[in-house]
Amino acid sequence: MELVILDTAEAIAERAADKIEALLTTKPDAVLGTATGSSPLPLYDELTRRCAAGRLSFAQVTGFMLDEYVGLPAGHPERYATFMEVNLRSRVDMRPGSLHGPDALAEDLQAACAQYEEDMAAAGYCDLQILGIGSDGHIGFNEPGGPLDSRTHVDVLTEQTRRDNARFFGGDIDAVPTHCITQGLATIMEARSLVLIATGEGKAKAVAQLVEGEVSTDWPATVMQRHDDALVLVDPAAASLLTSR
Ligand SMILES: N[C@@H]1[C@@H](O)[C@H](O)[C@@H](COP(=O)(O)O)O[C@@H]1O
Repeated sequence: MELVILDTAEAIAERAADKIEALLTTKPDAVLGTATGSSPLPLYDELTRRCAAGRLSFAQVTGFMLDEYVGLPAGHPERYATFMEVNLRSRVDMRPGSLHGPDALAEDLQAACAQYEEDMAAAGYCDLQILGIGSDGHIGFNEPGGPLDSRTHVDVLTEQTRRDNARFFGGDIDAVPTHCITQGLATIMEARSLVLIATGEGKAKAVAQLVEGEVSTDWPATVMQRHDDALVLVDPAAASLLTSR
């Protein structure tokens, strides 16, 4: 795992965008794993700029989202499908319908999970997976305690995650869904490259565990230590609890 500490969110976005640009230059029809949350937003801005400038194209890219809330109706502004459409798909030259997510509106959620895993497998999984990290160490929505070899599944959001995400729901924790569908940790680990972005003090503990802790279900992101092409991009605040800087 490679850790890079950069001064600003913009510098982090540029570094992550460089990696994606290099991938799309060699493989224009790459499979890209996308993440929601505020951490990757500067990266999506940077990718939009580079696309507008003709430096890269998503015309042949297939995307797979990490996760989706269960219980939000189609078109809800906080659905991750909406988030990805607004913040990336519609801003670049990515074809409508080429960015996939798990069907959290399905009646049979187990079948929807199996279908999503099958679709990702059929696409050869991701060439590059973008990741954020929860303050409790989750990646995707793989909450602490879940098995490290999980595949796409329904997960239950922790109180901490719902509290963290309440800011997107008018500060009302009760408005935050309790369940989600997420790629499993083993699904995420199938990606040929992982790029995780973490900024701000609120991520410092999770980043310290990710980089310096034992691999453990208590801090799901630690599974990334077993990946041979994982890049962790953090700002000084997110790096502030690392002991061996
Ligand atoms: N499911 C998403 C994660 O994929 C994301 O990494 C996390 C952090 O979000 P933020 O970047 O806004 O802190 O939020 C949600 O829980």
